[in-house]
Amino acid sequence: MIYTVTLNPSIDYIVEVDELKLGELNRMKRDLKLPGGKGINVSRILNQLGAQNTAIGFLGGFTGHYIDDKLKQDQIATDFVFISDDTRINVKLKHGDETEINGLGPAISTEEADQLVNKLSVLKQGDVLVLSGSVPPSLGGNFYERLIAVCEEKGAEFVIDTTGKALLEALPHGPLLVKPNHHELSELFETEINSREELIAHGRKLLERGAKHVLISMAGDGALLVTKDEVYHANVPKGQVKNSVGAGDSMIGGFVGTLVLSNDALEAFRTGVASGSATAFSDDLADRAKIDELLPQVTITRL
Ligand SMILES: Nc1ncnc2c1ncn2[C@@H]1O[C@H](COP(=O)(O)OP(=O)(O)OP(=O)(O)O)[C@@H](O)[C@H]1O
Ligand SMILES: O=P(O)(O)OC[C@@]1(O)O[C@H](CO)[C@@H](O)[C@@H]1O
Repeated sequence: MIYTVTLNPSIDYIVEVDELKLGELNRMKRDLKLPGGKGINVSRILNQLGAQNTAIGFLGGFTGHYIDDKLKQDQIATDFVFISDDTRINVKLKHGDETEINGLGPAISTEEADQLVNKLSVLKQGDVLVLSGSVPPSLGGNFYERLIAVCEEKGAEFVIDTTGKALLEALPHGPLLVKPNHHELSELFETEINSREELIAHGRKLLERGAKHVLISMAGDGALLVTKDEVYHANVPKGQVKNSVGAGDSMIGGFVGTLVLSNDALEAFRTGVASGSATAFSDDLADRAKIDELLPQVTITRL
């Protein structure tokens, strides 16, 4: 079973204007509300791929109920801790470019935090826990470490999609997958990365520190999969980009879901890329039909 953890879910409020005039009244051309947060996005893609999963994390208030209802409508299994503060609303402003304004996240009490940790007591060998996205400040900086400790105790695998110190600290615990984009990789090692060779060298460093698979995404410029034996490159399909929000989460969902279903890392890589691009070419996250349409356009090359 796959569990996704979203400590800081959001309603993604997508607002489109023709032109953004700061300091003036702008009228929306279109708007859309989506259940969001990185782990929830991973669950939505897993669901499209038929990979059984449960979305867990914290939800609260009217915004939290909205998300829970939407996920249930899509037959996604959920087991959230309901908190007394409201889940955040993140604004995604499309004005030719994409500008995002993400909320900090709700207040979460010690009791509420403990309830989430207790939910992980169901984990067992063979399960995969996907830890994705920001940690609400009220939870403190090392909350992911607590969840990783439960995974280790139960013999479950974990995937972590975060940045900076939290990612570096997770590596010695052997994540099944990490997926920095090329900018995040430079920031992580506080260095400029200017070539594919340098990307691979830094990807290898993540492996040396403990990661089992390293995916390096480069938006429209392809992706790399670095494993202990080999390095692979994937092209990305061509298409009209409508939305990049959730492309990275879709890639993780495609990879993890396929790896769990088939145990084939290359097929997982191919599906991850197709899922990321299918989201980039959709208004909402990708659906199965779009992923299937793009799969034949992804070619994997061993480097
Ligand atoms: N312009 C694009 N054209 C085709 N595919 C894309 C494009 N942008 C993103 N993708 C797809 O989505 C995957 C992840 O994209 P990206 O490298 O932007 O990840 P990210 O930075 O984690 O994404 P996010 O915007 O969700 O934070 C890519 O590997 C690719 O498959
Ligand atoms: O604030 P975080 O947790 O870092 O990111 C949250 C978020 O931007 O990530 C998803 C896209 O990846 C969106 O659904 C959501 O709004």
